[in-house]
Amino acid sequence: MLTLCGFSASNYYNKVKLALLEKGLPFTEETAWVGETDPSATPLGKVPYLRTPQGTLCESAVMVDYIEAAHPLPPLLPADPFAAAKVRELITFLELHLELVARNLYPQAFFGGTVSESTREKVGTQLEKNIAAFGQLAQFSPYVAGDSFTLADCAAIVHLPLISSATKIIYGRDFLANLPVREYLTRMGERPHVQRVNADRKASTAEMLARRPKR
Ligand SMILES: N[C@@H](CCC(=O)N[C@@H](CS)C(=O)NCC(=O)O)C(=O)O
Repeated sequence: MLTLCGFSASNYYNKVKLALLEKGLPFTEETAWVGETDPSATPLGKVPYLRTPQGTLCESAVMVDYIEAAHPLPPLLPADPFAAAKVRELITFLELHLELVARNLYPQAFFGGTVSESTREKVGTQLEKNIAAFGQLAQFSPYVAGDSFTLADCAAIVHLPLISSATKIIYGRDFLANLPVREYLTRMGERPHVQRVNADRKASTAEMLARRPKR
């Protein structure tokens, strides 16, 4: 049995959770808030991490690769090596060039902190450029990598809403507005497993905010 550790407010946790749900794999969830993680499983203290019968794994990209290799059906990666690489390209692009850059805005956008003017400017410039480039790779037809649901959707469904919200809050404008992201997310939101992940995310976010010390 697999155990997914972390919490359902985390986008990286939800990427792996959605992959497990879409695979139809049995798994349990173990709540581990930041600061309360198992250091032997996640040396940087990040979530998610995965307990498998053979040991633990950290890094969500590694986890979904392991899940795909250990449980190939139903596939969440194309069989063709090039098509599979294109799916991984989208995920890497989304995480390295969009989510990790937008993450610099989260302290102010979501957690009541502040972001310096120079960070605001630098991140805005980078996101403009990187989102335009992402638009050249993403298909949204109807799935982000083309005609089938893949691991790239597990990533896009959890990361894109955060990038939209953060840019709306910080710059007063959704930087993803020129891409068909809203329609895509509405379409994906019809999937029962996406609905489950979103419902769990809302409950976990409320719990996470309630746990924060009052400012
Ligand atoms: N590259 C990591 C990123 C995971 C990550 O950044 N998780 C956040 C929660 S969404 C976290 O644990 N943040 C706490 C920290 O970085 O100390 C992965 O793909 O698993």
